[in-house]
Parts: sequence; structure tokens; C-alpha cells
Amino acid sequence: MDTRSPRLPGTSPLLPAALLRRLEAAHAAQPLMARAGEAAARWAEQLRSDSARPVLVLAGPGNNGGDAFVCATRLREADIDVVVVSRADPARLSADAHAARQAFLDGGGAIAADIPVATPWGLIVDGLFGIGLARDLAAPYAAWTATAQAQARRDHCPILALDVPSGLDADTGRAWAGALQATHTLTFLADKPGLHTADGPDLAGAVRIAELGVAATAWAAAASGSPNRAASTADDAHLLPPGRLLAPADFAPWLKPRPKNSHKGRNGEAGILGGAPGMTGAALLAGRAALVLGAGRTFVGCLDPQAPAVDIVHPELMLRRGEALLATPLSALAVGPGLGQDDAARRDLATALGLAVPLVLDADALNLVAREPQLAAQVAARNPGRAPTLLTPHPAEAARLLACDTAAIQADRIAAARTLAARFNAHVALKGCGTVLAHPPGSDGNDPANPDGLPTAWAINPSGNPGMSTAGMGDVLSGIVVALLAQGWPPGPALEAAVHLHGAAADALVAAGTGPVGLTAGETIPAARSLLNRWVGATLPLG
Ligand SMILES: NC(=O)C1=CN([C@@H]2O[C@H](COP(=O)(O)OP(=O)(O)OC[C@H]3O[C@@H](n4cnc5c(N)ncnc54)[C@H](O)[C@@H]3O)[C@@H](O)[C@H]2O)[C@@H](O)CC1
Ligand SMILES: Nc1ncnc2c1ncn2[C@@H]1O[C@H](COP(=O)(O)OP(=O)(O)O)[C@@H](O)[C@H]1O
Ligand SMILES: [K+]
Repeated sequence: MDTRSPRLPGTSPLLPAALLRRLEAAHAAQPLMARAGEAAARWAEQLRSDSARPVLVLAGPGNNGGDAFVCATRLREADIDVVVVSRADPARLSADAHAARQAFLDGGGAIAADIPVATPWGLIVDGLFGIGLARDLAAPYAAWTATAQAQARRDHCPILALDVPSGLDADTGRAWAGALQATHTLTFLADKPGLHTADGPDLAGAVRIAELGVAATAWAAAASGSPNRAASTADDAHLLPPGRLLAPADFAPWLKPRPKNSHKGRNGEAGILGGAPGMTGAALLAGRAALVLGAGRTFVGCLDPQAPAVDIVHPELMLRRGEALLATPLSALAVGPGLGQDDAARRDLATALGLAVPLVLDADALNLVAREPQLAAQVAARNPGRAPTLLTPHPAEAARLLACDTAAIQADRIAAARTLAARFNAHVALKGCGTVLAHPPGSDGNDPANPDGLPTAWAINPSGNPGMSTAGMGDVLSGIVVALLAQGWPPGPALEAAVHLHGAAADALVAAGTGPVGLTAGETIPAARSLLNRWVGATLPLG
């Protein structure tokens, strides 16, 4: 089975800060700050809620502040009133930022040392900190972000963040204390992972990219060390490779229409193992998802001896005991939905790990692996070619697997997912807001020469919404993944497509008024089916 996934044009790169700095250095001869401030001014003009009111521009002590000064200068040239607030020491500014500040003053602009309390704003521009921030906001900046936030609420005006919302870590999506919540973010050169996972989506609002005249592909040269690359080798060991913001184009080659001469045997046998006493619903949800997302035949093995013999809602499902499921020939198996952690669960999981089929591990299967080194060794020893492993932990399960706490996982979700992928030789979806996908060494176009010693490619999924934070959603995701695996999808694309599809289905339901409050896991199953059929039927480019 060929598991390599060609990357189609349109794939959207996510660049870590270290790589952005190389890119910036490689294009130092170009007026990047002037272009950034100009692009910001153009969007700011459109965003103003009231053109009679002035724009408040907060300018910080670094180059983000330089962007803000350029933006303010351009707004003044367009006859827009601006109030710039900055305490940057001119002697400590970079040459570019110093020049931007001076040009603003030379053009007749004035700088205030504090935010005026009584002025109603048409827009607030946040140019305090960009990719240079790596700690809680210090005085006076924390007070300024709190005041700006309160005034934006008071004035019903938007907040436009330059590059990243001040206080958001651009690499991890972690919010430092005092971080600002913007409604819009104009991000420079390339998109950044921190805008799309953890706290990022809440703080960034609507994200647009201003490439500043630097070709979208230039990052590849900066990453690989072409002559264009800035002199930088000391940080090579810690350089996070670029990732992707997931889109249907990433898995489009596997969105194939069925041949007319199809039969159920061609669409695979999906198995779900779980359903211990009190949790048969989890296994049924996963089974229904596998059935409805196209598996040719779906078998559900429950550990509860009292489990029903038939699913009245979907009598198409074949229900049996756990041991009987493990003796059934399967194309793909998911273990975990409602599995429990007793001896029977442990024994059945150990048996499943020995099967030469694509295997999805979720929920209590992950908790058992975290608890028992013998099982963990069995996972890591599976053959990623013939018997790939897919792990779908939520942050608490990931913390158990990595023997740390949930906060440590959430502080750097990309690192956590990549570490799990490397440690278990598995495809990983670290779930939650901005699910992080990571793939094991040597699969799916992974570059085994990644400079940071973790040969695991990664991506972030932008679909999904908080309506999905409800019981049963993870079980449905497992069912969708196993359905695609059973139908012959390679493991990396199957996991990426399932995650993206499930989130997009939930988004479609919310857009139609079903949720976010009260959205149920079961409702996402038919919605995902509709969307999958639409995607299969669509011609590229897919949206
Ligand atoms: N990298 C790029 O490609 C480009 C960068 N530009 C801008 O430059 C920014 C990066 O500039 P810098 O590296 O100067 O970084 P920042 O402007 O993000 O901030 C760094 C400054 O803030 C101080 N600082 C950091 N954390 C602080 C805290 N918690 N409390 C108080 N002070 C703190 C630092 O000591 C330093 O003076 C980008 O985000 C972007 O806005 C643009 O001008 C154009 C292109
Ligand atoms: N705030 C959110 N934004 C986007 N997706 C979310 C959000 N909350 C949960 N999800 C998604 O919903 C699913 C929940 O899975 P999980 O936590 O395992 O639920 P369960 O308890 O039902 O097993 C995951 O796919 C997760 O990524
Ligand atoms: K900012």
C-alpha cells in the first residue's frame, strides 16, 4: 500500500517564528515594515465601525510597534484621525522602527503616553507585540490591553491585531497573562500555527495574511538552507519545521467516486471494540458513524455481556461480543469507545495490537496504553506499513501518555502531538480547538531530515466549533476514521480527512442553527455523510 500523500497546490503553510525570522532576514533589503504598515492601514480603513471616530493605535517597543507607526502614518495620510499611544524608548528601537516612528512625528503625528479615557473609538489597532513576545505582558502593557478591551466593548468597535494579538504565542497558541482578544488579525509574511490552535482562534478573530511581496514558496528555501537563507545555524537543532493548515486539497486524491460496479466487499469491514457495562452507547455511536460514512460492513464488539444484540436505530450493524469481533476478518479496527480498563479490556486490547490491520486507539485504549508499559511497547512495535496505528487523544489522554499534566500539553500542542507520533510510531490527532495532526517518521511525505530531531510532519485543523465539546464526539470521530480506513484510505489522509470532515459537519450544523449549545454527537454523523458526498462529487478546487 502506497501511503505517500502528494501535497497539492493550495496547501497553506504555517510557519514557526524562527523560520519567519530567517525569511525576514533573507528579504532584509525589501521594505517589509513599510508594506506591513500599509497593508494594515488599508484593512483598518475598511474595518472602522464609525468613520467619524478616531482610530486608537497602540505601538509597542519592538518592530510590531514599528508596523503600528507606519499604519498610523498611512491612516493620517488618508485623513483619518489617529491617536497613537506608545512609551517606546526611541534609543532602543530597531533602525526600521525608529525610522517609522520618526516619519510619523515628521508628518505631524503626536504620541500619547497613555490611552485617553473618554474618547470613543472607531477602531483599535494592536501593534504592541508580535512574534517577539515570550512572557506575560509587563507594565504598562497589561493595563493597556485591559483598557483597550474594555473601550472596544464600550464603543462596539473592532480590534485589529498586527501580526498576532499581543500576548499570544505565535508558535503554540498559548496566551500569556494580559493577552489581548482581537476581532481581526492581519498576519505578516505567512500564517502562524499559534493563530489556529489552543487560545489562538479565540484571541485572533478573523485572520488574513499579508505576504508583503515575499513569494509564498520562499519559506522552503529559508527552511532548507539555500544561499538565500539568513546566516543561522545555532538554532537548527530546535527549528520546528513548517506545518500545514488543513484543507480538503490535502486529502483530495482519496475523495474518489465509487465505481458503478461496486459491491460491499470493496468498501471494507470496519470493526469497533468497546462498549463495557454502562458505555455501550459509545461503541454504538462509533459503529453508526462507521456505517454511515461508508464502510461496506460494520461490526461492533461490546465487552458488556448484557449489550443489546441489535441496534434498533441501525439494524445494519452487526453486534457481537468483543472476543468474537477479534476473530472476525476486518479491514480496520477502532479500539476504545466505552472500552473501560478492566482485565477483559486489557486482554482484548493486547490481542487487537497484534492484528495486522490499521488500528485506531481512542479513549480507554489510550488510558490502558498510558498505564501499562507492555502495551505501550506493543503499540510502538507495530508495523507502520502493514499495520499502521492511529491515536486520537484529547489533551488529558495525551497527558497520561506523556506522563505530564494537561496544562503542559496545552502549552505546546504541536510538540505534544509530534512527540506522541515519534514515540508510538503512529499517526496522531491531538483533539480540541485546533486539532493537531502529526505523522510518524517516513510516512505521508514526511521529511526524515527535519532539523529538530523529531521526524514528524504536522498540521492543524481549522474546522470545528465549541458545540463539539460534548460527550460522544470523540466516539463519532473514531467511527469516521475507521470507515475511511476500511474503504482503503491510507492512514495519514484518513485521519486528516476524518478530523476535517467531522469539524466541518459540526460547523454546517451550527450555521444552520443546530448548536453550538446542545449540538449532539449523533447529529454530526449524517451531516458528515452529506459533506463527504459533496466533497467526493465536487471538482477541484475544493472548498
Ligand atoms: N518577522 C517578519 O517577517 C516581519 C516582522 N515585522 C514585525 O516585527 C515583529 C517582531 O518584532 P520584534 O522582534 O521586535 O518583536 P516584538 O515587536 O513582538 O516585541 C519585542 C519587544 O518587546 C519587548 N517585550 C517582549 N515581551 C515583553 C513583555 N511581556 N512585556 C514587555 N515587553 C516585552 C522586547 O524586549 C522587545 O523590545 C513582528 O511580529 C511583525 O509585527 C514586520 O515589520 C515585517 C516583517
Ligand atoms: N472547542 C472545540 N473546537 C473544535 N473542536 C472541538 C472543540 N471541542 C471539542 N472538539 C472536537 O470534538 C471531539 C471531542 O472528542 P473527545 O474529547 O474525545 O470527546 P468524547 O468525550 O466524546 O470522547 C474532538 O474531535 C475534538 O477535537
Ligand atoms: K500585535
